[in-house]
Amino acid sequence: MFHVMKNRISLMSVFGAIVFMSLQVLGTLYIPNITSDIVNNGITRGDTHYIIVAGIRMLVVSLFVVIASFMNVLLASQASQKLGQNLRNDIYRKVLYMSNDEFDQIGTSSLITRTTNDVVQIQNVTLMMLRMMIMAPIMMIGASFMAYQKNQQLTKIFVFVLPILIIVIGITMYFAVPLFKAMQKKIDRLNLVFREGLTGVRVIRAFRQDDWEQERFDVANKDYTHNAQKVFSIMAVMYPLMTLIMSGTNISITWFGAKYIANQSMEVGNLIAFMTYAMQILMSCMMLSMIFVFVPRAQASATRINEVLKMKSDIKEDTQTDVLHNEPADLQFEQVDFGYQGAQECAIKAVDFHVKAGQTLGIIGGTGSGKTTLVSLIARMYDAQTGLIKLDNHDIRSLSLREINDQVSLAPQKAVLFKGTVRDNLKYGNSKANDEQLWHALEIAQAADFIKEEQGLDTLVEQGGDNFSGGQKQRLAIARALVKEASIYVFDDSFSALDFKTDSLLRQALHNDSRMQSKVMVIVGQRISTIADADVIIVLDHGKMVGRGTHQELKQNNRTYQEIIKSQIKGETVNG
Ligand SMILES: Nc1ncnc2c1ncn2[C@@H]1O[C@H](COP(=O)(O)OP(=O)(O)OP(=O)(O)O)[C@@H](O)[C@H]1O
Repeated sequence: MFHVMKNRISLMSVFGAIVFMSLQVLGTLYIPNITSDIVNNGITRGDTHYIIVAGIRMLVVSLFVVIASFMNVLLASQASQKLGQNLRNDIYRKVLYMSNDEFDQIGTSSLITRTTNDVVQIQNVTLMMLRMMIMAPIMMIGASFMAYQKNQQLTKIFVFVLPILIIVIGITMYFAVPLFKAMQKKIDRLNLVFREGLTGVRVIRAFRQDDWEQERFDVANKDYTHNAQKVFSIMAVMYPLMTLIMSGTNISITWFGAKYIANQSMEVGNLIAFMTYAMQILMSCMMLSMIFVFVPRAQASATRINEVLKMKSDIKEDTQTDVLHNEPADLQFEQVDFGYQGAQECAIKAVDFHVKAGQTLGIIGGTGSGKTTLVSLIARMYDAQTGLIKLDNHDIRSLSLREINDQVSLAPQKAVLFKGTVRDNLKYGNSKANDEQLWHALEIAQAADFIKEEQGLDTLVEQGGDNFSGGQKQRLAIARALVKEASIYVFDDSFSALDFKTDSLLRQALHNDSRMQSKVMVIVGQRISTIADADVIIVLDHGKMVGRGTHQELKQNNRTYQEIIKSQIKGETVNG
């Protein structure tokens, strides 16, 4: 757990918390001594003055304990809260730069649990450590020493009590710790089902799967609850047992102590103080047992957080990266193969093309034929296993990821919008863009009209862009991609939610725009009309590039392309 704390926890606060905690322990250990003093030298002798002076001493020490305890809590919570804040920041920063492969490995729901619940576990245990973990052993040793000072014979009771206590704590830990560790995974599962339910609520209702989904959630929920119930049942047995042991110890001390008082080998005040020290020793044991139970859970959380923080991306950057001098850049694929991790087959195979600045590449193929995979490789979200991808004649692996990000502007298949205004969303691509540039991009993307009908660039965008239709969201995502100053513009099936007319107007506007004349455009489409004007079209079938050429060439020579045309003409006839 310490590796997640390293460089993230404020050492000043930790140091301060430990100092005040030590002062608190010293004061706490001193108070029973004063009590015994009052009883032995004040009450027994009827010396009121002695009682008052000792009483004032006790009050001062108590006040000192209260202040030390307050400072300890303050500094310990400061340290743990700051640690949580730093951890959340670091995980979020890491997530922002994660490759797609890394995302696939952990999963969004688990990432959310790790950033929230797991961090809270670490925070809680840090607070606990700074409050109790160091206090308990000091208190135990100090109280044992003081108790021994008061009566050596009575300390023998602990020879019997402590082993019993250790056995009880050991048994509890044996059963509780694995259950505590399992808790985080169960929360992950619960979050996953809940998240899927939330995002897919419309689909669930449309397919009348609410009962099935409810049952799925119930199963995950019950699983988590059962686990938590089991843990707390174990704890529920442990606490009364501890109380029983404490009461037994008290009775034994009173029994033997009374005998020592009767034969005058012990003073009454010393017995009272001894009992307090005995309780302090047992309380320290209880504190330690709690720590032993909670630390493994936090340890499991720390491992999960560390998994994220230490994740090494497969996408490696060279220490010495090339710089692109020419802008705009050509795009070239040379016999590129790529397969996802763990997949038996390649998602794309032998893809080979060259598009020059100012040209448009069209990509067509059935669902699952590898279109999105291909465009992901352009932005270096994954690395090709064989072959070469070149940007302006440089292997993209020799460029910095920043340079690639700067050069490639992507409108993804699933339009993602963020909560804010239309202006905020469009400026994601270029924070320096002025309103005129934003409106120009909206015009090209055929989004200006419906935005004008609202509050223009100040129109609010709800979370996930929920206040826009699918087609409107796509047009806004296209506009955002156009606002960015890049040299390669990738539209991954971005026109699919547009009607034929809007699709055609948008492509025309793109074609006529003077800025786009010198850029490379990559248009992925399912409809022939979307890609027909492209300078180079590649046809994908089950990941394999089965054709390359212009619309006319492919129409004449390529069977797959001809079949796509035929199926679409048939579709149009049937539809209308
Ligand atoms: N993250 C992933 N992990 C493993 N396999 C994947 C992943 N993404 C896609 N695939 C697989 O790779 C193949 C190509 O998928 P891809 O998304 O590139 O197809 P596509 O042509 O864009 O499909 P569509 O038109 O339906 O969006 C499919 O068989 C798919 O199952």
